[in-house]
Amino acid sequence: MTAERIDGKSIAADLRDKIAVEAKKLIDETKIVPGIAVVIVGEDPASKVYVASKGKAAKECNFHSVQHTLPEDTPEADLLVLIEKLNTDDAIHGILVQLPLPNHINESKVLNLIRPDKDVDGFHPINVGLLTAGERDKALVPCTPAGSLILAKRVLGNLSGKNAVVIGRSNIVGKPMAALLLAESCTVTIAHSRTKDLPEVVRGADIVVAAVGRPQMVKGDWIKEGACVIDVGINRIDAPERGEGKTRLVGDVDYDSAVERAGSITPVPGGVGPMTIALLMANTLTAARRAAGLSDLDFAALLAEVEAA
Ligand SMILES: Nc1nc(=O)c2c([nH]1)NC[C@@H]1CN(c3ccc(C(=O)N[C@@H](CCC(=O)O)C(=O)O)cc3)C=[N+]21
Repeated sequence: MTAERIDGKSIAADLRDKIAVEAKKLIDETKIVPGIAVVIVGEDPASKVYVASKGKAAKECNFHSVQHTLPEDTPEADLLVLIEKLNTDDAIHGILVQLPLPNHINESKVLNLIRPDKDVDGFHPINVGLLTAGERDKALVPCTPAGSLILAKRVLGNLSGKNAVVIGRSNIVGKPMAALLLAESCTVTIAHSRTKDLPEVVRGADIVVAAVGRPQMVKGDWIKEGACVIDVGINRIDAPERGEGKTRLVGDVDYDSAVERAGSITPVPGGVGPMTIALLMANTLTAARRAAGLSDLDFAALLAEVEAA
């Protein structure tokens, strides 16, 4: 079997279009402009690329967007002061602090200070608690898992009763992904570095979500025939075949072997990554609408409209 390639890049573009239309309506009807603040500490070149694409997406979506770039040696206290300022800034509905932070800054101290209703990353304990307690409708849900779920549901429809294996137990992807799949009534396994016989565990999965951060670790012969494979990994590896000093992006899945077995698979780049950014815009619009006392939009349903058109 050769897998269907799930085109996250184009689905994310459709979603951004829908968000732009909805943001325009919100602005016309309430004068509220969805606003997002992205905070980056230090000069990590890879981080800069993500931050730039977030800014571009915000502009496309008709949002107000500000970026705070602080030097690597910024004292923790200064960062906390900035967050408190953004917390009370009425023009800002979403706050994203780019991770990882430099070592001298306590990450959870920073994330826990972000007002939960502005926490568009969904990392605050209140949002984590709402999601795991089955109240995802009241939460802001982490962008990468939320985007990954939209992709899986697009291909498979109802996920109820499916065996899902999430590889990786991070707070950012693995754990919230498992919570979302459980809420969809999947039978969920969270695998990690201590899991015994990972290939055999993965062979039982109708849905595989790979989020370990190890380039091309998941091999084709681990994949059950026809499974849906969601590759969250974004790893830059050397690509001498492209010339001296060149690199390329690969996922946590060995795409070339997995594509021969899977029913559907996300590529890297062009899969989950662009969805992460689109869902960040979706969360920001949600936060702005809630601030205005409006109900949440169903982004999956908005996307289905694109398909029907
Ligand atoms: N608080 C916080 N929230 C984040 O969401 C967050 C973060 N910190 N720290 C860094 C990671 C990384 N991340 C990416 C998002 C999109 C792409 C993306 O769109 N990638 C393109 C390729 C981009 C390229 O070509 O370099 C793709 O996969 O097609 C990549 C990486 C969000 N992160």
